[in-house]
Amino acid sequence: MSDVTAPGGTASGSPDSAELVMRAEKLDGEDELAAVRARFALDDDVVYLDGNSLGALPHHVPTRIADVIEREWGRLRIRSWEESGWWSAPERIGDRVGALVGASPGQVVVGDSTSVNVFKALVGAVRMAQAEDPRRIEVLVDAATFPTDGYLAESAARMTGCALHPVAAADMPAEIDHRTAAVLVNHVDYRTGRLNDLAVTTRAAHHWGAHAVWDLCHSAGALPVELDRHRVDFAVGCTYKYLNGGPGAPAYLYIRSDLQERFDSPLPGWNSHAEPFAMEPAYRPGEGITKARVGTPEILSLLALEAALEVWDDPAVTIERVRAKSLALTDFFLECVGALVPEGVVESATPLDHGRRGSQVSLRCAGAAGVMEELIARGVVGDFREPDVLRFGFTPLYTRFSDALRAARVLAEVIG
Ligand SMILES: Cc1ncc(COP(=O)(O)O)c(C=O)c1O
Ligand SMILES: Nc1ccccc1C(=O)C[C@H](N)C(=O)O
Repeated sequence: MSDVTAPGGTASGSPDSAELVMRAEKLDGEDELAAVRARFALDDDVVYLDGNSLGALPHHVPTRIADVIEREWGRLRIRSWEESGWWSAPERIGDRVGALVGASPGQVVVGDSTSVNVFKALVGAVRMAQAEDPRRIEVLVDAATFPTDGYLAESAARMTGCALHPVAAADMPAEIDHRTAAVLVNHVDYRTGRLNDLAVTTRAAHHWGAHAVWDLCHSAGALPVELDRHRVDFAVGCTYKYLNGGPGAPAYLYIRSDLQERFDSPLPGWNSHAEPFAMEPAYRPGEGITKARVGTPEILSLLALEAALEVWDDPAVTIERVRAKSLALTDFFLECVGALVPEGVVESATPLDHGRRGSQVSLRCAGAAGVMEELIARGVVGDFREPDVLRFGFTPLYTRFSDALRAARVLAEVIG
């Protein structure tokens, strides 16, 4: 049976619009995260459902960045590498991100793009698997992957003498065998919003001595990830979506602590050297997760991210609450679409099953690109993804149930 649904149609018994308004008000009234929205720069007349592409700006970030620029850079200049904690920012902020993805300290480093970290992780994973058994000559990649991961997997496989096999994420556990060196899977599919089974796939990889590399771009900050609990080998992700780090915010790389000793970085830049300032001609890797650094960290965007993460310091903001609200929001949006949009016009590509759903709803429809243009013109900002997908991202920190209802209503106006 399919785990996706085809919303649409005012079937008898479905709630009318007035009832949906009351429900939205009630849900917003009971929302334990409602107050967090005020911390973000948002417009009241726009429904922003694109936080799964670029998260909103927390109000306090510009003040912090002004201080970094004017005082730390402008007045302290070179001293800031030590005195302002610039040099150690990748590991310090890595621990902060790690706490949000279930990683205990010392396993996450922030820096570079997700793409670069996919490369480091995948080549590192294959090298490690082949050092144990050179017959491991295959890399499996999520067949529906975000393209950058696929491109990099092809290059990483070629560089390590592996064959690359695209496999549907759901079939991955059954496809891994003794020839598999590494698997690269998206935790949440960027196009459909499907949540892939991290525990089962990772366990299957380990059964065969392969390493699992997870791309957390669409799950970090949206749902509990539990990297340590599931003994994930490597994980990467960006910080500009649900972590609200800003455009081009640096990405991160997780390497499980007991693998770090054996990690042989394909990009051993001077920042990962045991003694960077010894300026030695020969490379000697640094200790622990520092080995995963490459070159000079992106200090301005790193520190913008660090400031943005303060939103999570509020004891009311827990990943469990975020997840509960995310599911409630996407459930409510699907219900509103079902009640307001005529039957058969849109079809949900997002699983109904909570266990398989990320924090977005993807609706397929004819002429989706034009529909999204019209939605944006009417103040409902989602995005379009090829070939026919309307994506609506629900960031629980700042999205209201009334936003979900308004988005469905405007969709019905545009498409109905
Ligand atoms: C799953 C996934 N991986 C990777 C990326 C992008 O990586 P990068 O940070 O290198 O642009 C995105 C979105 O841009 C994504 O959705
Ligand atoms: N980094 C970007 C820069 C510009 C425009 C979009 C992005 C995205 O992040 C796209 C996103 N990864 C997606 O899931 O489609």
